Amino acid sequence: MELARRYTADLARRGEELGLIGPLELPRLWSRHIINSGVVAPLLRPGLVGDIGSGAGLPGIVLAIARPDVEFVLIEPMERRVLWLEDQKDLLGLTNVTVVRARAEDARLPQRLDQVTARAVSAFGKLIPMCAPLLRPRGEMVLMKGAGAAKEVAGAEKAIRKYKLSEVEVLELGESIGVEVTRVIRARVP
Ligand SMILES: C[S@@+](CC[C@H](N)C(=O)[O-])C[C@H]1O[C@@H](n2cnc3c(N)ncnc32)[C@H](O)[C@@H]1O
Repeated sequence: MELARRYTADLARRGEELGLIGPLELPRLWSRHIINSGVVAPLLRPGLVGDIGSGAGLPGIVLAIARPDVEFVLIEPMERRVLWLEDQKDLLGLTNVTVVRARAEDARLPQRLDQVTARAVSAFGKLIPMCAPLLRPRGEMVLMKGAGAAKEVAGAEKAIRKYKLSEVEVLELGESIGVEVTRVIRARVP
């Protein structure tokens, strides 16, 4: 909690100036962005998780704080955001984080990922070809989505078939602890 508070305070202090977060988001950083990312933590398993398009560090930094037993690779193409992520890694002393500057499609990772997360990066149909090649056999996508998650699944039918995804489901998280619902599309590669 202490690390999450420090990260949130720094994001509130410098996030707008660095173009990481819009001014309207500042009052609801904790309730909308940090909690929204944190509720995904129980879906992760010990192993290597890649967060595509980490941006300000959502959900990557929050998950790395919540799950010190999991290794994270934060994949982000924009230099300014990469510098911010490196800075947060050092300031928070996160030894389970590596930052890679790349687009997901071009990322050359030394190891295949067990799971991949992404938030506000692209529609499910477009995320599938970005995520699938980075995953190990039977690896899993855990993609944070808005209210249109089920529609995105329906719209991604062709890519789901092409990449032979299984166990595709929409999960609603957070209700049991009384916070705003976070939707996740979960899917497994062959
Ligand atoms: C709208 S921001 C969301 C950032 C963060 N995930 C969040 O929820 O606040 C989208 C991020 O995805 C990154 N991005 C866009 N295309 C990408 C790609 N092909 N591979 C990896 N990251 C990408 C952008 O640079 C940007 O930081």
